[in-house]
Amino acid sequence: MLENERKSIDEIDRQLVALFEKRMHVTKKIAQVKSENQLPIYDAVREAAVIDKVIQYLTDDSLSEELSQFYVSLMNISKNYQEKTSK
Ligand SMILES: C=C(O[C@@H]1C=C(C(=O)O)C=C[C@H]1O)C(=O)O
Repeated sequence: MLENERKSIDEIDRQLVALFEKRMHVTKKIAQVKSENQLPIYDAVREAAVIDKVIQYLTDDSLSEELSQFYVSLMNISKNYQEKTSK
């Protein structure tokens, strides 16, 4: 019944995981540069700019609230990972 949709989700998840890994690895590099330059991990201005930008990438504007929530969570995970990997 849901086989085709679940297959689509599985393939999308495979791509998301690859992109998540890539993004987190860049985050780790950024944490190293910040640590070397005594900069704080949290950058509120950058986070607001990221959300503004990704919302513009949407083709379905009805998803802007959900995308914004997704990015707030993603950037929280990213900051926690930066804290963890820059110790
Ligand atoms: C990755 C960074 O560090 C933090 C995490 C961000 C993110 O995950 O996009 C953005 C801003 C910072 O709060 C950065 O400064 O670019």
